Amino acid sequence: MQKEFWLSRWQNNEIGFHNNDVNPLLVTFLPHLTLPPSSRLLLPLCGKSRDISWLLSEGFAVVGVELSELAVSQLFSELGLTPTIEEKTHCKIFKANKLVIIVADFFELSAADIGTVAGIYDRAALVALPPAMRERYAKHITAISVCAPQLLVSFDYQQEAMPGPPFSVPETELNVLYAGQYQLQRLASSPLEGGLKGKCDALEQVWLLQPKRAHL
Ligand SMILES: C[S@@+](CC[C@H](N)C(=O)[O-])C[C@H]1O[C@@H](n2cnc3c(N)ncnc32)[C@H](O)[C@@H]1O
Repeated sequence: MQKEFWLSRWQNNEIGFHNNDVNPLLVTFLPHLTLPPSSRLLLPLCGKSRDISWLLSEGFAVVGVELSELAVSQLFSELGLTPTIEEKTHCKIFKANKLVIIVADFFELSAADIGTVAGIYDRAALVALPPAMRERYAKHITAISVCAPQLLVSFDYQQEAMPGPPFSVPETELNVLYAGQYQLQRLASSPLEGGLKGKCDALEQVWLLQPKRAHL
C-alpha cells in the first residue's frame, strides 16, 4: 500500500478498521506477554486506536507509530491530552505523559527513534500491508524492537475472495516471516462474526511471538 492510500483514507474518514471500543482480544491475551507493570509497549501502525487509551489506563507506557498526522491529532484530542510536539527531519514526535506517538513512515525509523520496548502489540499492522511489504515489515520490526515479544492479531481467509487490506496472513506465512527469531504460539482462532467486511468467511487469530533468544 502506498502512503497516499492511507493518508487519503484518513482524509476522507474511510476508517472502517477503527474500533470505538478497546479490542477484547487485547484485554484477554495481553497477560500472555507477561510484562512487568509499567512496561513500554510498541504499537506499530497505530492509527487512533482505543487500545492505546486502555493500555495507558492499565499503567503501561505506549510508543505508537503512525503515518497520518491527522489520525494522531484526532487521537490526542479524543484522549483529552495536549501533546508536546518535536519536529525532526524524518519524523514528528507527539508526547503526553506516558504516551509517545511518532508520526513517520514506520520503515524510516530506527531502534533509537523507538527507544527500548518490552513488547509489541500488532493489531491491523502486518495485515494492513501487501505481501511484498510484509517481509520488509517483519524484518524491520524485529530489528528496531530488538526482537521484543509480540501479541499479534491476524486474519486467515481465502485471499482470492477479497482484495486486502486487511490481507490474509495464515500460519504458514507467519512462520516464514517470524519463525527464524520467534517461537510462535496460536492463542486463539475464531470465525469473524458476519465475515470479513461481510464479504467472506475469515478466522481472526491471536498469536504470541516469544523471542528464541532472551530479549533485552
Ligand atoms: C489498518 S489501520 C490500523 C490502525 C490501528 N492499528 C487500529 O487497530 O485501529 C493501518 C494504519 O497504519 C498506518 N500506516 C500505513 N502504512 C504506514 C507506514 N508505512 N508507517 C506508519 N503508519 C502506516 C495507516 O495510516 C493506518 O492508520
